[in-house]
Amino acid sequence: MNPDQKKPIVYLSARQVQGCTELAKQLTFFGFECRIFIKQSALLAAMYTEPPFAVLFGEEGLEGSSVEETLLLLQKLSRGPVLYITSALTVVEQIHYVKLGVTDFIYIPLDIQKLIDRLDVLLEKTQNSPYRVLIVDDSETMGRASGSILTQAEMQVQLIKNPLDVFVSLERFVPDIVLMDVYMPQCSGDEMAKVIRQQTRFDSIPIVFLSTETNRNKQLMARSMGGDDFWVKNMPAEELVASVTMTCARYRSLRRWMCCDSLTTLLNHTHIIEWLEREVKRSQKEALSLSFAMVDIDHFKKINDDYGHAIGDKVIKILARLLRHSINGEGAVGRYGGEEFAVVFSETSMIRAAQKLDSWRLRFTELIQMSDDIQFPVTFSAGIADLKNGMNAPQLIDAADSALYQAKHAGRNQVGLCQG
Ligand SMILES: Nc1nc2c(ncn2[C@@H]2O[C@H](COP(=O)(O)OP(=O)(O)OP(=O)(O)O)[C@@H](O)[C@H]2O)c(=O)[nH]1
Repeated sequence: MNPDQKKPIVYLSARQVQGCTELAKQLTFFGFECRIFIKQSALLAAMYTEPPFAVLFGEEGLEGSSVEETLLLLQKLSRGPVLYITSALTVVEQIHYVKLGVTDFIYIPLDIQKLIDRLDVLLEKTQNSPYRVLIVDDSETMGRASGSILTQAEMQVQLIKNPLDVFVSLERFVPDIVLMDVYMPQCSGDEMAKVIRQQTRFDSIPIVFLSTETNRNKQLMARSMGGDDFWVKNMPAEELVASVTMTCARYRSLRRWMCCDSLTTLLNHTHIIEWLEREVKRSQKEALSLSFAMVDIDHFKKINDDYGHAIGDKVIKILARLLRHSINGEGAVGRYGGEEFAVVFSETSMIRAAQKLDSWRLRFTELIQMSDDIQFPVTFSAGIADLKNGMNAPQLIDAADSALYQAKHAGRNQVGLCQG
């Protein structure tokens, strides 16, 4: 999440504040902003002035109105999902509520993690950033023609005329797709594709040739050099938009699988280390502070032993989500392995990083962890180190790991700072 990005607002509507406040507190911990409504009039007025991302609606309805009446009004006013918190319902009852505009059913007893997961899925659908298209074409007219079609389809487009500038754009613009002309004076598109494909970090960016070339053999030759497809230039606008959209969506989804851990959707071990290595280089070049933390759930083996592996997984997911939302775009979080996480604090001193991490630690202790109806506490320990002159990424990881070891040794549920 970008630091300027506003927190998604969730409205909680119920007949009584009790019960809502704890749910609101839990949702707040997970990065949502909550407003509680008891009266229908207040809820409906707020829908006009500050439309929420989602509405959570309790089965007992609101003061001064029936459930059906409020749902019908919400259906007219709400642009986002309406989640109905309810006891078990028959299929006929579910259809009744779906007709009234309910988009999701959340069953009592409330499983907060399931609710958060559901909200995350719904949120992701609304937050997909526009596709980024890099067009490489020596003809400004041709490049602009494709660019304007894609811009009108709300994509972000960068046009470069000289293929030799492509690496700067790959680094800075970070495109979802490269549309490459074939015949250019500086080098051909297929030659450039071959050079790009030498660098594995750009492997997941599709390169598509846009050309008037119709000779199948020449097309195949170009693709064998590292291009992913060959599209004809001047194809109808709607076909270009559809082709780019489908290709970008597919590669985004593949990239997620390649870079992210499947349980937590955080960066996986390889990619968080790659991120750290990039940040170490940048911080040294630009003389910036950089801190790195290792975070490890305390006595996790006992959680697995007492409540089962599935509950252990759930605790890992809860901490993952808390870390992801807390870093708030000011660094990166990855799953280092098992119940261990790595946090990169960009442009942050060790003291500032430790303050942040300690506040996350306190928040984590307040989250309700549940197995069936049993609530149990979970804590984590962390170790932080900062980048010193001449240090490399493995040395920074070792320093944070030693600080984590100290924190565990000193009694756990604390943040240890690297000494020296
Ligand atoms: N549920 C679940 N358990 C995992 C996963 N990965 C690793 N574990 C378990 O995590 C436990 C880690 O235990 P230990 O390394 O002994 O540490 P601990 O019990 O957390 O104790 P301290 O770190 O010393 O506080 C092991 O029992 C692993 O089997 C996972 O993805 N899911």
